[in-house]
Amino acid sequence: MVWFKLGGMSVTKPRAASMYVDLDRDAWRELRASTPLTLTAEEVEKLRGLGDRLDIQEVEDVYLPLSRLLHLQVASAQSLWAAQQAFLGYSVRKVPFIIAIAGSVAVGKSTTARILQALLARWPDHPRVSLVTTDGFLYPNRVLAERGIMNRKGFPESYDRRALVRFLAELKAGRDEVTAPVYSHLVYDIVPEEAQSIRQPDILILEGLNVLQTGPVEGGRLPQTFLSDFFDFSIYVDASETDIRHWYVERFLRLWETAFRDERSFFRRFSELTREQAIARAASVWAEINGPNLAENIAPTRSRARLILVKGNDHKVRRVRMRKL
Ligand SMILES: Nc1ncnc2c1ncn2[C@@H]1O[C@H](COP(=O)(O)OP(=O)(O)O)[C@@H](O)[C@H]1O
Ligand SMILES: CC(C)(COP(=O)(O)O)[C@@H](O)C(=O)NCCC(=O)O
Repeated sequence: MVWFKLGGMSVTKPRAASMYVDLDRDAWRELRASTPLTLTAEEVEKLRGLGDRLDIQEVEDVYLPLSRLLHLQVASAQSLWAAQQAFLGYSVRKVPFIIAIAGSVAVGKSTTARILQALLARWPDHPRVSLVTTDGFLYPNRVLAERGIMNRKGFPESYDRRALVRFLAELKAGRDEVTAPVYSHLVYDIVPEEAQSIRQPDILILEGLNVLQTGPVEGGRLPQTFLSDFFDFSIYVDASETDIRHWYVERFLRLWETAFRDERSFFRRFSELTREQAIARAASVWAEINGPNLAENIAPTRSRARLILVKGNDHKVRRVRMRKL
């Protein structure tokens, strides 16, 4: 596009500098560099346990280079932290490196988080990798119902953001043990008698749709502390909405065939549906809740991530965008 003319010469408008290096799959795979990154048979077996449809080639091509990049980040953060402690004259205590994983419902955040947990634990200098999902910080159904927001699960107002900030602050402060509440997808509610105990991990992966959100404006002000103040690295798992909706419906159908039949399931009544009715039901939950939440509250946080994994319709990562600024 011609921006202006100068002495008969047309000057085109420069594109705004992108904050990301954009790599296609092949270029990303090349970044495995000289380190031979191969998985042992035992590790392949362990990873297969994460999902029968998980492609080991995908792990080798995409997630191993990512684990190498994260390892570099953790190692540098650990030595920087030790240098700062020495500067202050403090003895070195461990502080967990926090990786946040964001993205839509059903885009594959949990699967990505579990793959990275397994791969990062292979490195000898950070073997303890804990995984927490922000689901545990949803308000219980009783509170959501009292506030009239049962159909807003996953929206910013459905999370106890302060409890989540407190959890991260305690973890970074080096507490021996920090606990997180537990959410059950089966019961579709917080399980009051359960808690997840986290004991001084080297790395904590925090996975959830809200991790890069700033929190609601209260009294005309943004909160003073954002979750991202505690993050050392962040990843956004991205895909087209059409594909994500399809994965959501597929997952719903798998649950309709299995877990919905469990008598503890919140969705037990859905097990009576025919297959067509189950598909229609999943499509309407998407259209009314998860789709709007993606558009209004999740996708706008994508540009805050340090790295974006862009998936194709088969869950395979097509591009990787990495922040350079
Ligand atoms: N890398 C992958 N390869 C194959 N299937 C995947 C992959 N990641 C996710 N899936 C499938 O997509 C669906 C949604 O993934 P999940 O990790 O549960 O998403 P989220 O935690 O974002 O809601 C699941 O059915 C899961 O098995
Ligand atoms: C609990 C959730 C908000 C979290 O989603 P996740 O990060 O596990 O994909 C979501 O699974 C959910 O329940 N959404 C409300 C609409 C629905 O039933 O899908």
